Amino acid sequence: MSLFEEKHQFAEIILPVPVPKTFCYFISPAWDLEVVVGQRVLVEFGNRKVYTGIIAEIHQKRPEEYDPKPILELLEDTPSVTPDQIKLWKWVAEYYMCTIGDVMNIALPSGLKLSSQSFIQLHPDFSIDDNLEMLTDREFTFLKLLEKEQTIPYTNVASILELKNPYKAVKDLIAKQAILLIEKIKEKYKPKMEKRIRLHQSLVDNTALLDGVFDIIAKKAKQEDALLKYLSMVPVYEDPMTNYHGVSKSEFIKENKPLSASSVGTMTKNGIFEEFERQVPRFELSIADKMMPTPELSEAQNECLQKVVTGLNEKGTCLLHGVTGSGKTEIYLQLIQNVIENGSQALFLIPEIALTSQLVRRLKVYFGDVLGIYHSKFSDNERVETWKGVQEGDYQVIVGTRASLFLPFSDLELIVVDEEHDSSYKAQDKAPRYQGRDVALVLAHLHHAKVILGSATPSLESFYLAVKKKYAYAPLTERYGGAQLPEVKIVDIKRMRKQRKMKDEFSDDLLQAVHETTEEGYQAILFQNRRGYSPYVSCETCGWVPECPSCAVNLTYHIYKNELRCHYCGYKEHVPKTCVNCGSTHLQTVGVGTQKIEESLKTYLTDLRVGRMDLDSTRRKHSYEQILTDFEQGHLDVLVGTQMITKGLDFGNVRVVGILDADRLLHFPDFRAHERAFQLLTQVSGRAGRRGKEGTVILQTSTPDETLFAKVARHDYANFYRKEIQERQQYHYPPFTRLIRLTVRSEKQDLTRESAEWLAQRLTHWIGANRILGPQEPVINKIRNYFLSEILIKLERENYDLKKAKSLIQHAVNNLREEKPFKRVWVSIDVDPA
Ligand SMILES: Nc1ncnc2c1ncn2[C@@H]1O[C@H](COP(=O)(O)OP(=O)(O)OP(=O)(O)O)[C@@H](O)[C@H]1O
Ligand SMILES: [Zn+2]
Repeated sequence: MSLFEEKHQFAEIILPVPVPKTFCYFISPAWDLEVVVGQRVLVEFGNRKVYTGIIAEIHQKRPEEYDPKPILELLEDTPSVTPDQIKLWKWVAEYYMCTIGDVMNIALPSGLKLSSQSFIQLHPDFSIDDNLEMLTDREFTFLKLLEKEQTIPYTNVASILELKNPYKAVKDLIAKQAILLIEKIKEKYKPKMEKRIRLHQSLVDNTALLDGVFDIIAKKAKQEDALLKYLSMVPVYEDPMTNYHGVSKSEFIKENKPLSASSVGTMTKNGIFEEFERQVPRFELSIADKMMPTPELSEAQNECLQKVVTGLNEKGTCLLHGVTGSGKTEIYLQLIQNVIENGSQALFLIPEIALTSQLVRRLKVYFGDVLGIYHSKFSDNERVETWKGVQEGDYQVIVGTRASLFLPFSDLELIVVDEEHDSSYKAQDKAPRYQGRDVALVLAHLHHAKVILGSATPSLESFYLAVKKKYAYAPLTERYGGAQLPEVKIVDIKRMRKQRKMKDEFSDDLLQAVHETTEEGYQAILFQNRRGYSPYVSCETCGWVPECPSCAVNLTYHIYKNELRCHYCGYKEHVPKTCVNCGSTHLQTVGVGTQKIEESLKTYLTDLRVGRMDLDSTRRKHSYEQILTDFEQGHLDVLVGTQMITKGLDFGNVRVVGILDADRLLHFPDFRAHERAFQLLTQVSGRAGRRGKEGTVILQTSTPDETLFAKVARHDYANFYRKEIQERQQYHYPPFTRLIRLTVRSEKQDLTRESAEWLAQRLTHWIGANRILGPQEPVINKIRNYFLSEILIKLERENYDLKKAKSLIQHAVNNLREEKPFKRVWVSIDVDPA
């Protein structure tokens, strides 16, 4: 063995496949100096499939068990993914118990994942003219075209040859050694280019020449006009550098009517203008020229800002607890402004909401071109655009939903998590099922950045950590501009009904309030909740609802078996014949609510213009924006909506908010039901009486004595928290424990049941019976023909080896899949389920 034996390099590659590891590939020595962690590469995986992968690590340890395949291609010089991002991916994969490929899949816009496609090219040794006699006419024409085009995608061959199935023709040509099939990679991402014009550089370098141009075109009024217009837009005489970017050609022509494209064309031909292309961001900020300085803060805001700044310095994370309409956004703006001045980056996270555009419009005015946007509703090209903008330092501020946590930040200084309590920060449908708020903390840690969690109704978790002094705490207790928090009136609809003061879903109080405020030219919002459609039982006489004895959640009514069940521990009982509370026999099942609100409101208040915003009415793209704009501009008097209208809306003219049925929120079978109810009711109420106008909230309920409603009415977060945290502790729920939910799925109900039992048994054995709840069928126990069963694992938060527990869980799941009868069973894992 030579002393100088060459060390070969290998790369660990992340591939978008559901195998929980990275894969080792061989790096051709020719690339030794070019390979970098984070680069996109092309590799073969499995049965001749080609994938885009990301280099996670470069090393010299040749695997012993197998001979690694080579990397086929380096797809870029500068890596798309930073080492910090790879660290984040690894953390997410490990914590949320999924594969790193799962993380890559959601983190990397698919425009950066290449698709391989076969192309055809002429065989380099083949001469068409020398082989005329062996070619059919059709083949001849095809090859001539190929000669001209150089390559043709295989998928286009059929139409060129006018054959349904071109396979045989292609095979024949390959046999004749006339063509080659190659794998060529198609970049999906296409930058959007814009034609621009500017003065010819020679005229800028020597302004005497430019003066001469005026003499030349003196008699051509249109051209002279164009030149003057250009110089008024681009002050070349004052600052020759301004010519470099020029102006957009189409805008130049459009804005200077009756200037014609032809005179600009002539001037370009004559060397006065020159045309060039530039890549444009897909969301050019046309209002950038209307930029404003960030608004001056009120005294209360300033005080809060100081607390935040000190808090961030001390603890790194600060909970900004500001009542609705207090102007939290303005405080964020100040802090973000500082980040921009430092030349670093800031991330402004918002929940998955329909209202991004209202906020984005507000932010653009302050931050202009350095603001980038990232949203799940974006097209893939738009995502790639933002990705590259962050990478190249064009954007210093990103406003976006949880997916923007995965952008390639290089120098992040601040993350704002606005409406931090919002449940849409948690990804639910597919792996990785990550909680954006928590990932934000990890991302911040990687960058030594600070985090602000902002809300009028903080999540129990965050408030708990603030109480424990893990987070700094900055309260803001008054609304901006002297506005008062709205007055909340609790209306007993049970009594109203008896007194015949109800019209369908509306109490007379509500109808009257809506009527009065709209008469005066103000607006109203009516909220009908979407949650809580799972049926429950309630006593008509006293409003009692059966609850689980050990879980503090309501029991859900299962219609087929006529029984009540707890969805957390599996407790069940028969539907009682009489009310346990008052003995009444009038028990009703409260089922699916109707969405008739809009219709019936129109029958009682005939002249009102009513808009509706819910999942149905907003399914079409942009329709919610239309509804919101109509409302904002006063084309609607009343907006009826579901959860969608509760988040962050800032309408100046709304005075009345009606909550049609607050009860259902409480009776959702979820240990977070009360927390969610408090948050939702407070948020909805908070839409009333902003910007100095007094507001009223009519909260309709059949259990007016429910203490939670009183707390909402008093805007009393502190007491809500006190009671709720006690219950969490008592019943061992987060933040005192960690939950992991396993969902078992198969196409047969028996199989699901058996495999869930098997899994629960093993977990009981390994982790302890007291930590395992279930298996339990969810209310919706069949989704897309798969039967579901759930196991809930409750783990202590302290003095417990979480890593070990997770590895045991993973083991149990893997073992299950290895058992023959359970081959067709799938298990999904949700860590910290929402
Ligand atoms: N310093 C300020 N100068 C001018 N206007 C302000 C200032 N602070 C707040 N406002 C205005 O007051 C209103 C409420 O502020 P904002 O929307 O930021 O409240 P918020 O705390 O985010 O409320 P919510 O939690 O209800 O969404 C907005 O219209 C905002 O423009
Ligand atoms: Zn229970």
